[in-house]
Amino acid sequence: MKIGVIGLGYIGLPTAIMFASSGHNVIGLEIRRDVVEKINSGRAHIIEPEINERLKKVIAEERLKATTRPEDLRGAEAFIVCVQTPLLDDSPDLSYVENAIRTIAEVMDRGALIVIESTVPPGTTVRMARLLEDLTGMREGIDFYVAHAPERVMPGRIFKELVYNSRIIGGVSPKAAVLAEKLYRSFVKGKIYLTTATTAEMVKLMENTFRDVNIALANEFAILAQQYGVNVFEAIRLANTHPRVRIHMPGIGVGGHCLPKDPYLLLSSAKKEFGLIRLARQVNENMPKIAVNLLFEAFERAGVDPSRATVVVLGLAYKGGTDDTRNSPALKLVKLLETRVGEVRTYDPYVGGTHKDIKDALREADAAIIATDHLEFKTLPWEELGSLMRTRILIDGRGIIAEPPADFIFLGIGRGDV
Ligand SMILES: NC(=O)C1=CN([C@@H]2O[C@H](COP(=O)(O)OP(=O)(O)OC[C@H]3O[C@@H](n4cnc5c(N)ncnc54)[C@H](O)[C@@H]3O)[C@@H](O)[C@H]2O)C=CC1
Ligand SMILES: CC(=O)N[C@@H]1[C@@H](OP(=O)(O)OP(=O)(O)OC[C@H]2O[C@@H](n3ccc(=O)[nH]c3=O)[C@H](O)[C@@H]2O)O[C@H](C(=O)O)[C@@H](O)[C@@H]1O
Repeated sequence: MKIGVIGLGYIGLPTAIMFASSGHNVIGLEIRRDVVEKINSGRAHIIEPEINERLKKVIAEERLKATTRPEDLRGAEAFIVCVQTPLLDDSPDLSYVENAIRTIAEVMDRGALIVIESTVPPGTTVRMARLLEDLTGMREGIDFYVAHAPERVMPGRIFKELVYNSRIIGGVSPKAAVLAEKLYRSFVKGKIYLTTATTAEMVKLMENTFRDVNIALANEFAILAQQYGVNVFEAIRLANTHPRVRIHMPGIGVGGHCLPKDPYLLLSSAKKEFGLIRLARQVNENMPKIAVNLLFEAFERAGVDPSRATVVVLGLAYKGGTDDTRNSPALKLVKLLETRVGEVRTYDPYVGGTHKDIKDALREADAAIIATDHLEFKTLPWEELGSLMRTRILIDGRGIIAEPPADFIFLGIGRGDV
């Protein structure tokens, strides 16, 4: 089949690669020219295990071609929409999805299947089908087919999860779901469950909201553990030995493109709600402040004047192993610190624009705060690094330091035991 993938970001590029490597001819439409050029030269613009080898192969075999020209999509039998769905002033910004749909309306033929993979508020896929009907004069379920196939992959494991995760596929018409199932069977080995488009939208948003609310609960436990003199990580490990308890991990906050906005997408058109989901968001959004409070407690203990202090934030990415800084709590932390301490430095081995060498970053510094759980941060030689620092303060915002390093003032989110 000729397949058009619209939006070649963290989701669209791996998806385009998977369709291409399972034998389809894929045209990837992307508005960013720099991204298109990089992809066509066989290099990915994002960090993800296996992506460069896989991309090189499908580009060399001429199975995938990126383009900025919508007309290159003509003749496609299926279109997969993978554009971003951010918040704008706390409301879902669906303009990217709508623009993609308008582009498809200009180039699609009768019989085409349009799949929205982007995470969208309930009702959006049906609305987009109606928009396509208005723009083309054709009818969904008769002349073309629209489905929602929400993406569930976890960055860092995308190529495995694309194949082995189960998928929910919701059709605007029942036939749309069946056609989309057949298409995804090109590479999906997990189960595929068919439902309506609006149910599929709600399922996706419920999954991420479940995670966000559970992380908020863990964060609240962390704050309580600090007051009770308990190590929350040990307490969680023990509580999770119960057969029906699965507490999440507390930390400096919840970032990424999805978890911080998907609960709001779920609530965006709701007439009634209980407020639990919003409260969980507030708890998670407040976590960088909790880390700053710990830092100031350490300053007081060490007799350091905050206005003269140099603080190093270790990690800018929203979680370990990625270069993605969207909605990262580390960025929020940096912003908070910039107004309250003398100098803020950053070090992240995955993110450009930060210090290249951790030793340079820590030289003459008064404190380090771990904001991202990069693997590299779990085994840092603190004895050696401490000797470069002016004051040895270490704040663990990610619960990755089990044993506080010697001669440091060590505090951590949820570490009431230190
Ligand atoms: N990043 C993730 O881990 C996951 C994301 N999702 C959902 O998938 C969707 C995409 O997310 P990401 O891939 O992270 O976003 P992204 O921002 O990395 O990628 C979107 C791409 O679409 C391009 N684009 C926007 N409008 C376009 C248009 N009209 N024509 C052509 N290209 C266009 C953008 O330039 C960008 O490169 C979102 O709805 C997100 O919620 C779902 C599961 C996981
Ligand atoms: C329900 C679920 O597990 N959703 C996944 C999630 O992926 P995402 O990369 O956002 O991963 P995440 O591990 O939940 O991390 C989000 C944020 O939450 C933080 N985090 C995560 C788990 C935890 O116990 N504690 C915690 O503080 C992370 O540090 C990070 O800042 O959201 C993805 C998405 O929709 O974009 C989705 O495809 C993934 O399957």
